[in-house]
Order: sequence, then structure tokens, then C-alpha cells
Amino acid sequence: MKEDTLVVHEIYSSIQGESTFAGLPCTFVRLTGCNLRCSWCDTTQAFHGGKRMPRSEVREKALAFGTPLVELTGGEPLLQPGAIPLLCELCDAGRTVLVETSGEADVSRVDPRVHKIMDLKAPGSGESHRNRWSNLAHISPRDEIKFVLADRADYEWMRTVIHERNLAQLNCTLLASAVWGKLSPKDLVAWVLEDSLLVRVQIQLHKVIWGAEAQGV
Ligand SMILES: C[S@@+](CC[C@H](N)C(=O)[O-])C[C@H]1O[C@@H](n2cnc3c(N)ncnc32)[C@H](O)[C@@H]1O
Ligand SMILES: Nc1nc2[nH]cc(C(=O)O)c2c(=O)[nH]1
Ligand code: SF4
Ligand SMILES: [Mg+2]
Repeated sequence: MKEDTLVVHEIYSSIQGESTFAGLPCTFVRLTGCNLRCSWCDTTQAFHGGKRMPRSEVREKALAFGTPLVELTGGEPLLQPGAIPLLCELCDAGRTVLVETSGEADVSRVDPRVHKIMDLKAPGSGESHRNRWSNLAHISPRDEIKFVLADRADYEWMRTVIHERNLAQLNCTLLASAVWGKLSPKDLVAWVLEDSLLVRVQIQLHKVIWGAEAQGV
């Protein structure tokens, strides 16, 4: 069955660099392939290649790192049918499980125990038209919606989306992140304070620690 194998770019442990889990030891399972091409994507190396592995092997390799926290990312992890049962099995194994997803893929079948970290792609990504707005119906208070912003226009788009889609009613964390090297976090913080906007500004911690070019961290 096509759910029995996964094409994997890498499996490694590091410090979680994003979301409200930032700073915690975490094992990352990064799947290969993505159907979007965000202009500023920092993981283009995961678009192609990878190694096809039995799902059981992916699971056991991830669990063997021993961290209580495990994240499935990519590429776009939810493009592979095996991602859904893998997330479920990692939860069954007692781990806190995160999935980092683009917001284009359907999240309705993700196990409710999983914390979904879902991007809403702003215009600067070039992929804003791909946002699957119906995904918002599957966001619970344990999930996090992330905006990665390239400029002031993206910030204003986020502000409009938060108000017009009434995202506060979802009771989930709203993350605002600057595209690394493009938008100054200082500017982002100033705008957030000016508007008293209820978002959590985040900095990609792994890039502060190891630099923007480091891979496998
Ligand atoms: C590489 S993506 C993989 C998961 C999924 N495809 C997605 O877009 O959420 C992981 C996260 O890194 C963020 N990201 C990618 N490039 C970035 C950059 N240059 N600066 C800040 N965040 C970036 C994405 O927006 C996403 O939240
Ligand atoms: N350390 C670290 N934390 C991360 N959190 C989300 C990441 C991702 O690429 O999805 C990521 C990553 O690439 N590295
Ligand atoms: S959806 Fe994620 S992996 Fe795909 S291009 Fe955008 S940031 Fe990169
Ligand atoms: Mg990353």
C-alpha cells in the first residue's frame, strides 16, 4: 500500500527552533517533495531526491532519538499518504507530535492529538492563492497558525486576515515570523506594538544558533 512507505529527506534531532515549542529538544522527520514554491523557502534541498523507507523504519528511527517531542516537516509532509498513519503511531508511542504544514494541504485527517503548525502564506511568498481556507475549520486551541512575512504589505495582509477571518475565536496561537534576512524583526515588533496585535513574534532559533545556511539542524 502507498501508505506503507515514505520518501524521507532526513531524520535528526536538534533544538526546536520555531513555534511555542521553541527551545525544546526535538526529533525532526523531514519528508521529500513540495507542491508549492514559496519565493523565500529555506528548504529547497528537500524538494527532490530522498530515500524511500518503510513507514515502520521511519517511525523506529525517529523514536530511537528518544526526545519526547517529534516533528514531521518537509517539504510538505501532508502530501504523502503515509504521513497520516505515521503521525498517529508517533502519538500512540507517547510522544508530543507536531506537524509543520503549508496550509495548502488538507489537514482534516490529521490525528487530533497532533499539534498542527499551519502556515497561511502571505502574498510575498507568491503562493497566497493556494491557502486552503477550509482548513481553518480543523484548527483547535492546541494548534498554531503561522504567518511568515516578507514586508509591510505582508504584515497588513496578516492583520486583515486575523480580523476578517476572526482568527481570535479559534483560540489558537498566532505566530508572526519575519522572512530571514528580508524583513527586520525590529520592524515587525514595532508594527505589532503599534497595533497591539495579539500575535506571538518568533525568530528561527536554529538560525540564530547555527546560521542561516546550516542544514540538518
Ligand atoms: C520549510 S517549511 C516545511 C513545512 C511546510 N512546507 C510549510 O511551509 O509549513 C517549514 C517552515 O519554515 C518556514 N520558512 C521557510 N523559509 C523561511 C524563511 N526564509 N524565513 C522564515 N521562515 C521560513 C516556512 O514558512 C514554514 O513555516
Ligand atoms: N531546529 C529547527 N526547528 C524547526 N522547526 C521547524 C522547522 C522546519 O523546517 O519545519 C525547523 C528546522 O528546520 N530546524
Ligand atoms: S510550502 Fe514549505 S517547503 Fe514548500 S516551498 Fe513553501 S516553505 Fe518551502
Ligand atoms: Mg526549517
